[in-house]
Amino acid sequence: MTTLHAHRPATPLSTHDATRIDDVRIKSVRPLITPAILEEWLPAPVAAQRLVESSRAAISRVLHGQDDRLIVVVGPCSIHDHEQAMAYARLLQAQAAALSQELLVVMRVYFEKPRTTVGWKGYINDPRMDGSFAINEGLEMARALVLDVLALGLPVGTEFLDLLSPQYISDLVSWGAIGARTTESQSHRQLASGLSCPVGFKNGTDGGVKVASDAILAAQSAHAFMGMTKMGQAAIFETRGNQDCHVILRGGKAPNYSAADVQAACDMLHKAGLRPQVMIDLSHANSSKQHRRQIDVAQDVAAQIAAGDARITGVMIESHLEEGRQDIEPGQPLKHGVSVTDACISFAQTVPVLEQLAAAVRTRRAKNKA
Ligand SMILES: O=C[C@H](O)[C@H](O)COP(=O)(O)O
Ligand SMILES: C=C(OP(=O)(O)O)C(=O)O
Repeated sequence: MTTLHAHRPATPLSTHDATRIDDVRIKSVRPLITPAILEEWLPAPVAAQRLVESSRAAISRVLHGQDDRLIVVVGPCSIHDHEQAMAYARLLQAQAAALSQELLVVMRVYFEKPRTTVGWKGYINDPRMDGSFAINEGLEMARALVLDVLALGLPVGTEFLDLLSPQYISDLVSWGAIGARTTESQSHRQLASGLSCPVGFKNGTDGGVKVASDAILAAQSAHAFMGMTKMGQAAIFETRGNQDCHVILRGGKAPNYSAADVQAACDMLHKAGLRPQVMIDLSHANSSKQHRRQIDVAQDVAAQIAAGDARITGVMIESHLEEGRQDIEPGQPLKHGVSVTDACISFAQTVPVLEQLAAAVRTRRAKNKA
C-alpha cells in the first residue's frame, strides 16, 4: 500500500516553493483572524439580532408588495471614520424615526469599494488609509461600527465585494448590494443566493439592466460553491436561493431613472418572470457623479412615486455630514465629514430629499387606496 507518507519529500515544503512555480507573484502571506474569533470579541446583542431580523423582514415585505413604504438606503459613499459615521447615524436615526410611516430607512455603511482601476479599496482593506492594509483591524472596526449603528436602532446596508468578508459582518446586515462591476460575476450571484438579507443588483456600468435581471434569476436558485467557514476552514457551501433580490438602476452611458427607464426595466423583469420593481440609485451615473444632481433626480423620482408608481420600491442616496468629496493625500489631514470616495450631498441637503420622498409615498398611498 502506498501511504501518503511515502510521497512526502525528505525536506518538508516551506511556504516558499522551492520549485519556483507556485506563488510566483505573491509578495507575502499574513495571518487573518477568523470570523468566529471576531464574533466572539464582538457578538451581536439580542436587541441587534431582533433589529436585523425585523428590518430584513420589513424590506422583504416591501419587495413582495405587502408594505407600501419606500426603502431608502442612505449614507456615505464609503466609511472612513468611526466617529464621523456615528455622528451621521445619529442624525439619520432621528429622520428615520420621524418618517417611519413612509420610509424604511437603512443606513448605507459601505466598507468595500470596487475601483474602476485602482484606488483606496475601503475601511476593511486599508483602514489606516496609508497602504498598510491592516485588514484584521479593518474587519474589527467594521463590525464594531455596525454594532454601534444597530444600537441606535438603525438597520445597515452594505455592498458585498470580497467573497470572504461577508462571514465577518453579514449576520448584522439588513440589506446588501452587489455592485455594477460584479453583478455579472457568477461568484457574487452565488454569494447572494446564500446571503440572509435581501440583495439589490446594480445594472452594469454601461447601463445594461439585463445583467441585473439575469443576476436575480441566478441568485434565486440554489448553488454549491467553495468558501470559508466561520472557523476559517475551507468548505463547500450549498445555498437555498434568495427570493428577496431586486434591480438597482444606477445609470450607465446615460442616466436611467426616468419613467420610461423604469417602464423598460420593469418590462424586462416581467418578461423574465421576475417582480417588476426597481430601486433607483440617485447617485453614480444617474447624477453623472455630480452630487447635487441627486437632488434633481430625487425630485423626478418623487414625482413618479406621487403619480402612483408602486414599482419603485426603493432609492439609494449618497450623503455625508458635509457635501462634496476630497482626495486622500499622504500626511495631509482630512476635512471632517467629507467623503473620500464619490461626492455626497450633505446631511442638511438630505433632509428635504427625505421629506419630499415621504410626501410622495403619502400621495401614492392615497392614490392607490382610492
Ligand atoms: O461608489 C464609488 C465609486 O463610484 C466606485 O467605487 C468606482 O470608483 P472609481 O471609478 O473612482 O474607481
Ligand atoms: C460602487 C458603487 O456603485 P456602483 O456599483 O453602481 O458603481 C456604490 O454604490 O458604492
